[in-house]
Amino acid sequence: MLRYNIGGSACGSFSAYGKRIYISPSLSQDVLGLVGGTKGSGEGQDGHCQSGNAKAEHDREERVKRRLLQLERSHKESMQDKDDTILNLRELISEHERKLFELETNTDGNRNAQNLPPSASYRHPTPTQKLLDQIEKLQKEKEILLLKVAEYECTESSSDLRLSGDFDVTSQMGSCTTDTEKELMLIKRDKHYLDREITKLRQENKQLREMLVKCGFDVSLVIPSGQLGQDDILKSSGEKGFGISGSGSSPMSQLLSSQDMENKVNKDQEIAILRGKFKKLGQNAMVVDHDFVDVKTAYLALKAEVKVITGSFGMVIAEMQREIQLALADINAQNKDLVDKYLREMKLRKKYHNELVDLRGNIRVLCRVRPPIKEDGTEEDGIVVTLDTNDDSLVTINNKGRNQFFDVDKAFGMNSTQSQVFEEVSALVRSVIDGYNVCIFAYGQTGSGKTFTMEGPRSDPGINQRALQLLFEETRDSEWEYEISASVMEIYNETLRDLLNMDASNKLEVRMRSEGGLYVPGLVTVPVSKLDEVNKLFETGRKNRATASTNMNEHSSRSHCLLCVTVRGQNPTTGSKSLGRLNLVDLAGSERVSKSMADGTRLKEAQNINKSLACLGDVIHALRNKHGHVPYRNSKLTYLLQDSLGGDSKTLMIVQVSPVEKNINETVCTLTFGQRVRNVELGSATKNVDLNKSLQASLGRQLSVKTSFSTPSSPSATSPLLSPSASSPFISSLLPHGSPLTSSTPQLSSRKKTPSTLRPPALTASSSSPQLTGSKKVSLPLNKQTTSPITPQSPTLTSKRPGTLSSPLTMSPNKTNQMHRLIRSTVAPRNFKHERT
Ligand SMILES: Nc1ncnc2c1ncn2[C@@H]1O[C@H](COP(=O)(O)OP(=O)(O)OP(=O)(O)O)[C@@H](O)[C@H]1O
Repeated sequence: MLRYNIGGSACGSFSAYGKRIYISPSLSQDVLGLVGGTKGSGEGQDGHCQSGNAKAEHDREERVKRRLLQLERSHKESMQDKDDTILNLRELISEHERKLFELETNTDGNRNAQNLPPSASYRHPTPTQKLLDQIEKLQKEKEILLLKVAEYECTESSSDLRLSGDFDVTSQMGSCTTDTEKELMLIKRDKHYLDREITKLRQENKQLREMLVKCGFDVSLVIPSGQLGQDDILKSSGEKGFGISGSGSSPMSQLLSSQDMENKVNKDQEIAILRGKFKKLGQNAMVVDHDFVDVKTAYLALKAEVKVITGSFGMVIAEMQREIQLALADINAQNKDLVDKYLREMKLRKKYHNELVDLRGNIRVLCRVRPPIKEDGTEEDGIVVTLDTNDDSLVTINNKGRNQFFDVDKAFGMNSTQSQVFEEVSALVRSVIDGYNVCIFAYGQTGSGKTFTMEGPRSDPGINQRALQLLFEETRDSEWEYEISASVMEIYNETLRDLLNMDASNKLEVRMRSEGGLYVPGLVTVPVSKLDEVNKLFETGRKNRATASTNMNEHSSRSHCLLCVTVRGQNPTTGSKSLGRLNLVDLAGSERVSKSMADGTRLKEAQNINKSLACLGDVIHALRNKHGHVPYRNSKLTYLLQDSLGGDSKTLMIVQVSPVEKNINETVCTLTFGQRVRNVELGSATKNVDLNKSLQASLGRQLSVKTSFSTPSSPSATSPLLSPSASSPFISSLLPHGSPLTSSTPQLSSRKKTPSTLRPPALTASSSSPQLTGSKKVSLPLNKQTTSPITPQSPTLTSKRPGTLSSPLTMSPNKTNQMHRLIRSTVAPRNFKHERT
């Protein structure tokens, strides 16, 4: 049988001599196409070649198929013939036996006399019996052989099935080789099998001949002399001596000889067929061998091609990688450029924002995230507050998987140092020397690091000590003469206490002067000129401050602490004076009583702290929404901070937050409060500088020339601001006795609650002036007694604050410039800066 599907998907197969040989599709394609064609010689040509080869191959296979079918048929026939022959032989032999018996009976009369049954003679193994036994044995062997052939066919077909399948080019080639090798092996096995068959048949034949010889047949009659060996003839003539050899003239021998002849012819035919088969198989094996070599060559060529392609792919890939790297480098450079531009823009934006903050008088808000502490527990991955590395004004809180963003003016991370934080506020501190009022306060939940940032440990001091040190350094070598003094107080359970004088009888009260301004009678104010004195002062304050250990903080501040620093300057040459005040406030931390488990005294403290912080929130809310009434008086804290929160002050708040998840609610509240505070507009702060009279007169004269003034009304007229001017009894109480700036000194502008008509005329450079943008307004209060043409009735230059009554101030640019140059050269202290921080 031959089954071959050219170009089809089924695997080709042919069966030879009862065994099926499969050719895998890949092999069939390779044998019929690839081997015959030249790879890469073009589709059409290749296809044509392949189809030509396939046709030839097909024809050849068809021929093989036909021949094999013939072979198979003839084999079957020969087997059938063989069986028939054996049957005939048996019959012949039994006939012969019978005749032999009869002959024996005739010859031996005793046998009849003894009346022995003929079968008795069969009891003894006679040669005929042996012959029959052998024939039977051969028959059995043949059956076993046929069974084995059938088994073999089964194994063949299952292994063929395994061989079918699709592979890639390389594996196809590999499988082609394997298939071809397998086929070759099968063919060889077939050949071997056929060889054995032929040998067996020969043996059978020989045995049959021997049997015939033994039975007394003339072998030469049935076997051509050419095929009969000399031994056979000798044997046949020598054995038994039946004497039927020779001419075979007896009728039985004639009958046998015709049958034998027929058998012999059949056998010969069979052998010839088998020989033909064998030859054909040999030829097939050669063809397959040849094909195998071709396939192997093609396979090797393809392998080499694949290698070349892989190599060229490698080169292409390397080239592409290089190009990608170049593109990436290009993109990175562009990105860097963009990031640089972005950072530049951010800087610029910040600068403009700061200017806007100055113009609006917004409270600036910084944020500091403290590192985790032991009170936070051991939550390793509980850090929820992160900062943006590219934008230092963004705080992100991961609130249960959702990010919340908060804008601040600048954020400091967990690793920020005290000096980095101070660096950010140092410009503000410096402006105190220029006569500004500055308030820096730390806000946040208990244990969030307020005291650390404001006070700090002795080894790494915070803003308080660094601010005083900076003031000392900045004022030391100035042409101006400065006096710096400090007082420290706390608000504990809504009671104001002097931390430098803990005399129980010394009860402090905040008082309001009739003309406006707050003061604290009896508060100790200590002049300081060097760091040692400051440290002593802080030590006393620290010792006297109310602290206690709570669940949230081992050394929790139970009070709001205020360090008030006053800087008074005087220019000995011009007689000009300045007064700046720096309020450094370490607020007590808000706390959830449920968390801090406070009770008794601690509970009372917590309630008072929370109440005053709530009042602070109300004040911020009112200021932010520009309410007519701001509830400063609801707590001692807001009453004292009135000046800083709603007055003529540069105010900065540091919101302190804990980084860990367990404090997330407090952190969100703190940052939300910080955002609200950030939106409060206080208006531009003004300097408190007092020019001497002659200078005022000179300035007045210059300004009077062809100048018409507008009078910006001041919010101070309606706002109960606490001015740090010497006119404020509160401030005067901070000053050492006999200070040139006494409460009776009307030179420093007290713009609070003073009707504009009664207010001493103040000279204010408009912020619209090109030289003085942002907070470059200078308030120059003039003495009432001055002969300046700027009288109370005349238009007054004063701080331009939102909501003030104003009349347009017009001044020729030249005059304005002249005036500002004059102000800067004569009035401005050494550190006068046009930019705020
Ligand atoms: N930036 C920081 N670096 C190192 N440790 C810090 C930092 N900030 C705070 N801490 C530590 O955290 C703890 C709590 O800080 P601190 O006492 O300043 O908090 P607080 O906000 O003032 O608390 P309270 O309101 O209860 O007084 C202290 O042990 C302090 O040393």
